[in-house]
Amino acid sequence: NSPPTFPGELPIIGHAVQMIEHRNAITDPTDVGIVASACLDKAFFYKIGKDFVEKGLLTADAIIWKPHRKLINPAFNQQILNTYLNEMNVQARNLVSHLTAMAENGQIDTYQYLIQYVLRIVCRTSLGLESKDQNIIDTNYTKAIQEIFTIFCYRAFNPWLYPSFIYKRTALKGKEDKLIKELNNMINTVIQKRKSDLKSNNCITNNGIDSITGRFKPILDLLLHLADKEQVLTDDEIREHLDTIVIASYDTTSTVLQNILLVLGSYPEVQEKVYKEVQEVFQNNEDLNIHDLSKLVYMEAVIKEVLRVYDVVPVVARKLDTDIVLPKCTLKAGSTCILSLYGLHRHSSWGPEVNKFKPERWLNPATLPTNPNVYAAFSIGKRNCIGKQYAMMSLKISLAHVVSKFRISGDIKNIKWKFELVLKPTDPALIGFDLRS
Ligand code: HEM
Repeated sequence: NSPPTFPGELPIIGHAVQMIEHRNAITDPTDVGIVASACLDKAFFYKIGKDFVEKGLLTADAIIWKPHRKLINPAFNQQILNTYLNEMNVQARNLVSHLTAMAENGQIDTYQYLIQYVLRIVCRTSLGLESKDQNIIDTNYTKAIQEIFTIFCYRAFNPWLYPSFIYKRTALKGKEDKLIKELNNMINTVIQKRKSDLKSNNCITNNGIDSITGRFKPILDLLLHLADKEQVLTDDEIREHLDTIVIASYDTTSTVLQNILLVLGSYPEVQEKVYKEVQEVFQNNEDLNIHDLSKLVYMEAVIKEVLRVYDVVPVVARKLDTDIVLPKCTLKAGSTCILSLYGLHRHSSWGPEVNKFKPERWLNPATLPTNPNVYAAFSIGKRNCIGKQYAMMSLKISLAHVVSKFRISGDIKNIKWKFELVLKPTDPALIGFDLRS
């Protein structure tokens, strides 16, 4: 009746970690469903980023997370997301222009550029940054956020750095502190400026649109409104939520976008189907409107299948406060449980072609597994991804613009993967963009 333990511990270090906390790994959809809904606290290693974002949704303890998730949910409702459509179209057109210039000399490594592209969208829609702030996003902010994320990854995979009394004596902690100060200064300046703009302009929100500028209201405005009218969020909490949204979105979305481009390059027949659908939806328009998004049925199937086969978040982990009784074993209170999303995506209920990239499976619900928990690209249960619809919308708009302009080439089949909290290619993944006539 013992639960399966997480494989791959290193000699000595692995046992040292086991002495701190016992870890289990589950891949069965029923088990994962039970743990995801019964245990809302995250595992100890999520605390690695606590000096930066302790109370952000991704890492907060359940007691803080519950009321905050309820407060922030409305910022991600469809009506608000619809107001971002124009900005996403504008940025996607910019992406096409940049790719046109960059791709003249053959296949390119798009990764860094896609990160910058995704950060621009998320900085505009969540922080309200505008084109005059472009330089700050493209240089200082992108650099600092990537550096701090690299430090968190390094610490996550080097357990001897977990104890704070050791970590705070390292040069790495010194670097982390410096970056946190830099990032906090940038975001605090944005928050204070927006606060005073809102006060002096006395802006009124109408369906998420700013009454003065006619532009969408960024997530920051909703958080400031909650702080002002309902007195529920401090400036520090607002900053931590904004930082979390940026951290949770940029590496995931840019890696997924890169994976989809590589898949389209590897399966020309899939690319042609996406292209045909996009042509029908665009007609002669320059941009997509909100109704167009729901017409991109085949593209949505491709995105979902890429997220299934090429998992970007292969595992999530929870802390167990009480014993959890599963059908075949009991997980002990105090242990850590790894929920393998990668394992779910390879569960036998996907059928004999589970390992095959097959977007068509999403077009006929009868061919999909009956247990909805086997698809968990955005995790499952109450602590799932708050930005799921945002991500789907931004991916669809980006792809529609890119696919309609270019014939894409690439090869995902020979990519080797590394796990840096997000699963991504080990070496630069080259992608070609040939302008369609
Ligand atoms: C395709 C892109 C994305 C994927 C695959 C993805 C996946 C996930 C997963 C698996 C989790 C659960 C993490 C865990 O429990 O450890 C999560 C949480 C989260 N994601 Fe995403 N995400 C994506 C894009 C985004 C975007 C665009 C945003 C915001 C604009 C976002 C914001 C968040 C936040 C705030 C959480 C924490 C939610 C909570 O605990 O309440 N994500 N995401």
